[in-house]
Amino acid sequence: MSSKPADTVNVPAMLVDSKKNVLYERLRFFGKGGYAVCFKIKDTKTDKIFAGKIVSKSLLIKEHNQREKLTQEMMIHQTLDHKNIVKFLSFFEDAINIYIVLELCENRSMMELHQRRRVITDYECRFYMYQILEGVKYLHENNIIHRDLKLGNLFLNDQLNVKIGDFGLATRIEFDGERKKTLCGTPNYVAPEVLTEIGHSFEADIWSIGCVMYALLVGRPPFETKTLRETYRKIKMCDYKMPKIVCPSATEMIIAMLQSNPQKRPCANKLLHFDFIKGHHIPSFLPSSCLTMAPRSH
Ligand SMILES: COc1cc(C(=O)NC2CCN(C)CC2)ccc1Nc1cc2c(cn1)c(C)nn2-c1cc(Cl)cc(CCC(N)=O)c1
Repeated sequence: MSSKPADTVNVPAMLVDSKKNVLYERLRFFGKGGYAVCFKIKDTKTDKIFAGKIVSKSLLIKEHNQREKLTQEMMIHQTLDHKNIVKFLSFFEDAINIYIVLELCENRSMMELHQRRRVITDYECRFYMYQILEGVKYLHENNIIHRDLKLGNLFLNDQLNVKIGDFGLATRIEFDGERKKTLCGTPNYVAPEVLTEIGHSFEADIWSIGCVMYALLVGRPPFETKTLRETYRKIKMCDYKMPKIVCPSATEMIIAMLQSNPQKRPCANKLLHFDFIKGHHIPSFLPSSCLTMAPRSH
């Protein structure tokens, strides 16, 4: 068990939002992410269930810009309202922690789906990619770059609908053409222009979605190697292989997203009109058996 900061968070059995006069019961532990831990929490008046993300204040004091980063994450997330974005319900604090009340996603994230299934069918990939692109289209229309789109941040609710979460590395583009120069954090599917710090914008998210789609159809990420250094070298060289098992329309879409030159990558809206999405029926529903086995062929 890594002695990550999150291990030192202690969470009371009852959480009091004194401003809104809401009392939550802390239920089972869901997991941890960076400086936060996550528990199932229940509003004791309505019996509604949420995901409670909790950060210890003592950590925020010690780590220099952690408090600013958490504030930025909450300021960005609470303004968002879309069916493919995790709902930010509220936040409150007590003497020891900051509590964020988030939409519960019963089927965890696409990382767990990926670990269970390895490779999914084109039919399922269409269902997920459509929702991811709708969510990213909404973020970009609202001048938000997520900057850490990866399987673990794509949460799945009970209907297997995708909910983009974890805005810990997100940022707002303040003016047309603004290029962000720095990113403090280590995104998983990081774009070449972020690594070389020449300036990045919405196109960095498109690169990440290309890595997500590749991982879902190939069974592993495009630039995965044994060391981070080697992975970063392959990203900068755009050095990846497209296996033949991937169908032509999916290959076309992945190659378009994994363009080294950010200007050459299509925007989310254009990707929604690619043949892989537009040229076929997009399922409106997937049975939860898809978490463990492929649906019968369509
Ligand atoms: C029923 O809903 C969930 C269940 C579980 C779960 O069963 N985790 C098990 C707990 C037992 N251990 C042994 C294995 C993992 C995990 C997550 C659930 N839902 C769930 C978790 C959620 C969210 C929505 N919904 C959101 C939003 N943020 N987070 C969030 C936040 C953090 Cl800081 C860490 C994690 C854990 C990493 C992960 N991807 O699961 C998640």
